[in-house]
Amino acid sequence: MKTHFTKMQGAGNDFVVLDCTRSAFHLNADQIRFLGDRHMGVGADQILVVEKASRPDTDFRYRIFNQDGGEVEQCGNGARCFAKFVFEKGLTDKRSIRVETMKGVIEPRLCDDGRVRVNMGLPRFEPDELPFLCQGVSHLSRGTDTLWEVRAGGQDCWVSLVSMGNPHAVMVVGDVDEARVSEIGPDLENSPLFPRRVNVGFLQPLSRSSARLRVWERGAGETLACGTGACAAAVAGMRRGLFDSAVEIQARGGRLLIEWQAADGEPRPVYLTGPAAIVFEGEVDIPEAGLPAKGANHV
Ligand SMILES: N[C@H](CCC[C@H](N)C(=O)O)C(=O)O
Repeated sequence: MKTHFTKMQGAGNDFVVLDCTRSAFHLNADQIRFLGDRHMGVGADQILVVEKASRPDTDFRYRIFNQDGGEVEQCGNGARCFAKFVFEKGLTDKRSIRVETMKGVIEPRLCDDGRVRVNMGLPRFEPDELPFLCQGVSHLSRGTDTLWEVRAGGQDCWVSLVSMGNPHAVMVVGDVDEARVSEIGPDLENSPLFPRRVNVGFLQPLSRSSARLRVWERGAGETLACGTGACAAAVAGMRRGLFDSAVEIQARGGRLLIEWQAADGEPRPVYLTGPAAIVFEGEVDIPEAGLPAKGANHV
């Protein structure tokens, strides 16, 4: 079935965007995997679906699917691309919108410098918010943060847990270029301690206002940037006393600014600012059967 799509990227995290404001979204997981596949389909880390609002206090609804076909709660780089898409396509004339996601409402705003600033909502830290099965797991306090000892990639890792609606485990490393992302990442992503799996961040603080970050994303593998991962890593670092209230996160695909004022202990939303760009438009013929199961292509 022929489907129009828009290819976008935010700091190198790339998306296929589908405008479903005038026609119902009806793709199954195998068809989503086809769209995300970089050889058989279009290729993207996630598929973003733009829908009309289903609540009177919002402007749009936003659904997010990982490259593996699974629907997820939140996507920070995607939120910026969403806001740029609906404005550039004339679906709204508002530069600041309210968008319903699976887990709450986010508020992206188009900045005069072309970047997008998103109120990503409140971070949450309780293990059951991820969820994380913490029974019997060694842990210690570091500042206002709690570090949990988990085994992954054949080594003990001390991770901070942050939910941005989607689950993140963040570890501090000495040099992100030396981090064993492709060993530790999938091990932790698929650990039985995380029943809904988890995104894994590798954070290298550079100063009290800057850091490098690599993220192994649940359902997509390592991406060039992860918006919610940058929020989670910056907030974890602030709780550990490593950062002030604004941090520039240097991802491999670009730079993201994270702001969070939590000094007085009051719950505060996290703000994510960064780029968003339309790369090209296209039309793709999506097979009814979608992408064959892995390994099914061998002749
Ligand atoms: N892989 C994430 C979803 C996309 C998040 C990321 N692309 C972002 O910009 O926040 C998850 O499974 O929770």
